[in-house]
Amino acid sequence: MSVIISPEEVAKHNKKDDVWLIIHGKVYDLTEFLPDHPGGQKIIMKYAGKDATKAFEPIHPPDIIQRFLSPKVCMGSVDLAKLSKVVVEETEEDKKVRLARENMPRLEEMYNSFDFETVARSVLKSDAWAYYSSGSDDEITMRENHSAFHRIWFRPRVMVNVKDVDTSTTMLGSRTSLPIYVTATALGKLGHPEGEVVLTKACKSRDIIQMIPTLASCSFDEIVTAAGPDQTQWLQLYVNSNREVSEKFVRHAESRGMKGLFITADAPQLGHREKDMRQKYIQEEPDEITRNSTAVVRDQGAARAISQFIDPSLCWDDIAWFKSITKMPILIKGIQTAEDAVLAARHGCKGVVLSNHGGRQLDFAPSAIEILAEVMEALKRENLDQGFEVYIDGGIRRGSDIFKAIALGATGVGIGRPFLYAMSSYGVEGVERLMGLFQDEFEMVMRFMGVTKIADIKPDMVDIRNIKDHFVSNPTDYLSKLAYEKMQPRHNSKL
Ligand SMILES: Cc1cc2c(cc1C)[n+](S(=O)(=O)[O-])c1c(=O)[nH]c(=O)nc-1n2C[C@H](O)[C@H](O)[C@H](O)COP(=O)(O)O
Repeated sequence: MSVIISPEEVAKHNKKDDVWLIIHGKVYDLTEFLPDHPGGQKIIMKYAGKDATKAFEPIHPPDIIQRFLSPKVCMGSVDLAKLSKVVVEETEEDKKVRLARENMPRLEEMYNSFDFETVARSVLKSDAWAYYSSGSDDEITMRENHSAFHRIWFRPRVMVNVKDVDTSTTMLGSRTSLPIYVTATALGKLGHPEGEVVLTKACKSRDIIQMIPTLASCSFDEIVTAAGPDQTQWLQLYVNSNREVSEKFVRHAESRGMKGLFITADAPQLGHREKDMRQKYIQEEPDEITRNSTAVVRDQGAARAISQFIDPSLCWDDIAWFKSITKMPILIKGIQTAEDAVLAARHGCKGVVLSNHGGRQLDFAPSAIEILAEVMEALKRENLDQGFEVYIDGGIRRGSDIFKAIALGATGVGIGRPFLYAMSSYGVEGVERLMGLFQDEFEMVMRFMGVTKIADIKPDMVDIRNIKDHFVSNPTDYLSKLAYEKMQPRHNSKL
């Protein structure tokens, strides 16, 4: 029976040399851990002697304390009856977010993915918005991901009976209603208290495939358990430097019915996402940054803080080992050249995701849609295209974007931020509505293009002669400009 501790007793331990926190009803002595906390000391001291559950949940997988700290840090359980009476004052930001939520548009007024982005920007706390919306460095690739689609024009055919259009398809042998999937995006609870389970529920009702992220806020089992009996889910894997941890996770994922293993290859470390990093500095006192800068890398945002485990030594030789520990089809996520797509096929992978991680990794990496045609040509040249599935993600915001990708040879497309924004603003209903909008837009484009089923969508339906002309002036993308925002540093430094 664990010791019951009153909130008053916990409140006494609020010094740097004696710091206790309450998380999920448990009391933890984090005095020793304080200087090594990747997220810095200030955030822990902000909640010293108090209940830190609300701040802890979105950033940390639920079992992270048990996985990384000694059981000795747990002093017992807090007296919940007394805890509920502790009044937590509303901060300025809490008030701003609450008012934005109370005044946000009705769900029916959301007509496209950018509408959700605009609402999410107003209702998300600044650390969540920074984390979701940031790209790396100058965010050129992040913007290029969507604007590259503007350099592809349609060649519509008419006088075709398009009364009945079928948007369904098969991805890795699983039927699905639309050639899209919800791609892996970490830390779902930054945007919604239920986290990735919200996406699971919407995927279930709309018959869309979900890729479960390694860095989910919800536990893997929570997400899988929330799925329906025949709902298709895939696992996105960040390979752990401790390969036993990865092996255990992969075997468990297979036993829970995952239908695909997507190994992320474009993140040997997480990118330089300055909006996210600024959030970190805001929480740090300058002296702590200088004093401890050697102990823990300080210029990191949320994701970087919890992604130190990612193995930068991952290489093609590892594919044989992965094939020895699982029967799941293996795909490499984050392929950015035709040469690497050919290597993935040669190493026995089932497919690839052409992706630059939503522009969050290497700035000036090409957009996936731009390299798709050359990848398909290279695979065909080497006779490696049969039974090898190529997906793309990055900047897909319209049904027309989905059509262009399918026309150039993609089996399906991954969509990230739009579903995060829909989840953060309107929960399950929001994600379901956005899935419905993508379905309607895609179906409409099929009709206008004179095709009634996915198999009939061909490369000669698009004109990609300008695809490489990066500096051709794109039509101004007012919708995304409305949603896009350069994060203003909130502190008064001369940044
Ligand atoms: C927006 C976003 C993307 C992340 C993502 C988190 C966010 C908030 N995270 S990250 O923290 O490590 O960068 C992941 C991740 O866990 N694993 C991964 O493979 N890709 C991650 N991605 C990349 C994602 O899977 C897609 O490649 C990208 O989102 C597609 O671009 P759009 O957002 O424009 O659709």
